Amino acid sequence: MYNYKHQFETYPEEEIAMKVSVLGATGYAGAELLRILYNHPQAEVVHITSESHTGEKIADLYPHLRGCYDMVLESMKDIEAIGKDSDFVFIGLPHGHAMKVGKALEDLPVRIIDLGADYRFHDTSVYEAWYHVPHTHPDAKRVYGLAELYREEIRDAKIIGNAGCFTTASILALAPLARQHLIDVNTIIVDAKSGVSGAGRSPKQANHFPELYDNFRAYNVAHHRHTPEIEQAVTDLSGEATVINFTPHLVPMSRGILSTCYATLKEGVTPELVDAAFEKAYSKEFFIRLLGRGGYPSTKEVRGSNFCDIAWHIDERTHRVIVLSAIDNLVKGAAGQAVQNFNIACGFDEKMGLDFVPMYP
Ligand SMILES: NC(=O)C1=CN([C@@H]2O[C@H](COP(=O)(O)OP(=O)(O)OC[C@H]3O[C@@H](n4cnc5c(N)ncnc54)[C@H](OP(=O)(O)O)[C@@H]3O)[C@@H](O)[C@H]2O)C=CC1
Ligand SMILES: CC(=O)N[C@@H](CCC(=O)OP(=O)(O)O)C(=O)O
Repeated sequence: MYNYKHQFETYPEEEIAMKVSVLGATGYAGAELLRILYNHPQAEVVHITSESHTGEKIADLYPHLRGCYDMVLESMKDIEAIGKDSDFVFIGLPHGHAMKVGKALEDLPVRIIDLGADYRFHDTSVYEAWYHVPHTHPDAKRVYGLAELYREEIRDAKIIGNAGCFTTASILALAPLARQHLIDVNTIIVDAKSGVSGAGRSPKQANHFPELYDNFRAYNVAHHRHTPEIEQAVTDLSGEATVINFTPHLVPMSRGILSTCYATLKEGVTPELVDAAFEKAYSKEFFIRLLGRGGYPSTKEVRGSNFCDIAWHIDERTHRVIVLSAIDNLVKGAAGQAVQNFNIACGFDEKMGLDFVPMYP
């Protein structure tokens, strides 16, 4: 297994601290992890897996990785061997698979960062109700992997359930208001739009170019699986049981999420109190860029980066706050956040391997 990274003097092998493996490296999230990990000075990718493309080179499936990775995809059938060989295993598999991996690796010192939903819920009965599969590892020691809000818990976690893409954008938008009790949490409406890479690499009719391009539609209204994830975080932050409306939309672009979140302000809450809540929550957060009251974040301004851009507006007629947040679904919404969590869990600088400027235009 030869990782091209080691041919460069700046990354001598003996200085690389953590051996990492990527399960589901042929997915969009897995491939994005490889892109980011390539520039991470303390991570060496030792195993990459695929069941459909075992034995093939990752760069043949993702030519943008040519010259960066010469690695061959392995099966994850011998997951224990992969676990023994790794300090961290990143999982980019469809939901339902990570819990089997987590169980199999339970007694090994390896730590797990799952990009899917299996380890995101405090209460696995919520997972079972929304994902319609039994949870086979309900007693796992796990934490919710939204770095800015659960940093302390992430530091020592064995299993990190990386936050979802719509949820990252939406929870970061709502968190300062929920934590400071400035909004009635049961009036929250989240209206979010995603680029199509959020649906993964497998072709589907709705994502076929003639049906997607020049089109714009909502889906899974009132029953999208990210609804309980947002509710869980808002409940954690506000201390109040929360039920929300969440409506996702598919937009004909490859990457990016824009989440528009509405909530009624509590009586007496002024625009200045809202401004202060965002400043207090995020002024020291490198990956959160506050555009301030009246700002307009856009997906292109965060594309390819781990930034979450946030702005808010107050409608004085309705006494509602409208928060806008933009992320790249594959970076802050998946692989970038996973590496941010990895950095926290390793005690590295949180920006390590992630300190890059968005691609523009
Ligand atoms: N795309 C996104 O924006 C985001 C994705 N995620 C999460 O990341 C995970 C991966 O998503 P994404 O990369 O988009 O999905 P893709 O559909 O692009 O990739 C899925 C990956 O899972 C593997 N896989 C599929 N079915 C099986 C199976 N039965 N057994 C073993 N491996 C399987 C595929 O490998 P192969 O077919 O080669 O064997 C492939 O590597 C999901 O849990 C998703 O929810 C999270 C946040 C954002
Ligand atoms: C555009 C699109 O289809 N998006 C996916 C969400 C992205 C994803 O993979 O889900 P997680 O973030 O929970 O892992 C969906 O709506 O199901």
